[in-house]
Order: sequence, then structure tokens, then C-alpha cells
Amino acid sequence: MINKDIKEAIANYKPCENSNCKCHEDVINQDLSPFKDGINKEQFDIAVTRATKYQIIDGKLYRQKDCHFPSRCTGVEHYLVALAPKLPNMELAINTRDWPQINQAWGRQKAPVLSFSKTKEYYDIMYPAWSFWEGGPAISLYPTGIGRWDKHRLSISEAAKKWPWSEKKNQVFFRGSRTSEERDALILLSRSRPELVDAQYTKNQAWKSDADTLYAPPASEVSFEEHCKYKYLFNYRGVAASFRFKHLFLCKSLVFHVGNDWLEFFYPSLKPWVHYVPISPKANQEEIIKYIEYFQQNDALAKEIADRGFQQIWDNLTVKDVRCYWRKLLKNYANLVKYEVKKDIDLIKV
Ligand SMILES: O=c1ccn([C@@H]2O[C@H](COP(=O)(O)OP(=O)(O)O[C@H]3O[C@H](CO)[C@@H](O)[C@H](O)[C@H]3O)[C@@H](O)[C@H]2O)c(=O)[nH]1
Repeated sequence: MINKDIKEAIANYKPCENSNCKCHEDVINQDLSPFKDGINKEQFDIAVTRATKYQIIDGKLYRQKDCHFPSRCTGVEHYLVALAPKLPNMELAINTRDWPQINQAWGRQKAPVLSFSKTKEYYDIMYPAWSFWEGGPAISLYPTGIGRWDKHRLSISEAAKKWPWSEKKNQVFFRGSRTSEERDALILLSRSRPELVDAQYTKNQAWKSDADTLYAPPASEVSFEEHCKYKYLFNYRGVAASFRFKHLFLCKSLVFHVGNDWLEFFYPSLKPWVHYVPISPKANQEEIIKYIEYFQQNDALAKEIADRGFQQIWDNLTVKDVRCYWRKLLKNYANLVKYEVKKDIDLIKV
């Protein structure tokens, strides 16, 4: 069954074009399609009540004074300041919370909020998360917050060289906090089958007692580079998508991606069975064991998927791709705006 799924996926796979962030272009088209008849002032006014207001006027970037998460705003502004001189005048409602804002199923009126992550239920328009530059989760190993994707690309891929496939431990590895109960099955499996799985909960800011780490003391945190020692790495959603996904591929380990609802802009460029192993969030411990054992018994196949996953991220999620995505997104967005953007004197220059 797994064998057949892999064969079919590989046979149907058409690599995307590795230039000008083309691998991610469809996501821009899809996210903007609900606004194809244009974006009017009323829609923007709704959007901005749920986000931080930005304007680009005569090539310069402006922002409302308060920002809910200053380092997240800085992470976003790193790209916008650089792109502003080449962009037309526009205004944007950028949500820096984890959670997207405009859920269709809850009957929310259509409004153009930009968010880093969403499911198909939301009208939110995805933008590259702040953490490509700064403002990601602050853990003990990254006290100022996870960021600098440019540096992580180099340091993690160097660690992958130190731990080539044949040297990696034949074990599953996961470290992270209990931001979603979907992670419990793997943590419990690790407790009953420690030789197969090393998965433990760490603390986050919300941690109060061992109950928050599923009745075990919190584990010490482990750097992304150290993850490269293991053949199999698990990715889960958290509150929304989790930032760890892109980093895991850089180890040239086999990535198991649990659930496919929560997206960031680059997720659709990664294909199940071609670049990673898809796992249902409902998979119980026996099912998880079945997948792990399959790949332990089909080691060459596991390595092939791991190598393809690495290459896809290495080639198509560069800093240049992130900049290119922002540029295309904002140009296409500006083309849809139907009202005249007037400079808001309450905003501050960034
Ligand atoms: O030992 C560890 C533990 C965590 N991490 C990394 O730290 C980050 C945070 O991990 P975790 O505590 O598991 O939180 P997540 O659930 O992955 O992310 C949460 O935090 C993000 C920023 O607030 C949100 O965007 C997500 O939706 C939310 O679920 C991730 O990139 C992890 O890979 C490590 O590198 N080593």
C-alpha cells in the first residue's frame, strides 16, 4: 500500500520551475482569487481592525505606532523596507498573531488580512512568516527568537554533512511543546518504545506543571542541527503551522508530516511521498509504528525521499525566493485595489 502510494506519487510528480519563485506562484493566485473582482475601502477597513496597518507611499514604508508583537513586525519589515522603493502606493493589513482571522465557515465578511498561516477555511492571504528574518519562538537555544533562515540554511545543511544517512540513528526524533494534542500519540509511543522513538515535550511560556508536558518533566531543548543525528523527524501543527517544518528538511532526514490542514505559503510546493511522508493526525500508535517500520525496512527508498525533500527546500526556499514571493504578492495585491490610497498621517515611518 505505502509502496503503491509512493510509486504513484513519483509517476505523477512534475518538478516545478526553479526560477523567479515560480514554485509558489499558484498560492498567490489562489489566495487572491476571492478578491478577483477587486478590493474596496470597506473591505480594507474591516481587515485593518484585525491586523497592523502598513502603507507604502512613494517608495517608503509606514506603520501604525503600536505593533502587537514588535519583533514579528521587525521580521516582516525587513522585507517590506527593501521592496518598498519598487512598489506602487498601497496599504496592507498584516496580522502578526499566530491565528488567521477571516474564517468563511463562521460567516465572516470577506476582507484582505495577510497572515502567515491558515487552513482552506480562511480568506486570509498568506505571506512569508516574520521568522524568516526574526521574531520566531524564543526558546533557551534561541533566546532572541527563531529567525535568520539564511543562517539556519547553512548551519543545518553543514550538520547534515556531519551526519550522512549511513551515520544517522535509526530512530524517530521530536522535541517541542504541547501546542497541539495531536503530538501526544508520538510522545506516548516514545515512552513505550524508546528504542524506536525519542519524542519528548519541552516547556513553552504557557507551561505551569508536568501536566502540560503530559505528566513528565519537561525535556531539555535540542537545536535544529542536533536533529540531523536522526533518520526520521516528525512535524506537527501547533497553534497554526509550526515553523519547524522547513528546518527539518535541511538535515537530509526523512520528514513525517502529520496533518495537511495548516499551511504556510511554501507547503504546497512540497508533495506527499515525493518530499515527505504524510501521516494522518488520527493515526494511532500502531499505525505510526507501521510507517516507521516500513521505512526501516526500505532504507534506500527512505533516503531517496529525504534527499528530494532537502533539494526542494534548498533550491526553492532561498532568501531570494522569499523576497520574490513578497514582491509578487504585493504587486498582484496592489493591482486588485479599487480605491485611492491616501497617506495616513497617524502612521510612523519605518
Ligand atoms: O527542543 C526544541 C524545542 C523546540 N524547538 C523549535 O522551537 C520552535 C517552537 O516549538 P514548539 O514549542 O513546539 O512550538 P510550535 O507549536 O512549533 O510553534 C508555536 O509557536 C509559533 C510561534 O508562536 C506559532 O506560530 C505556532 O503556530 C505555534 O504552534 C519550533 O520551531 C521548534 O522546532 C527546537 O528547535 N528544539
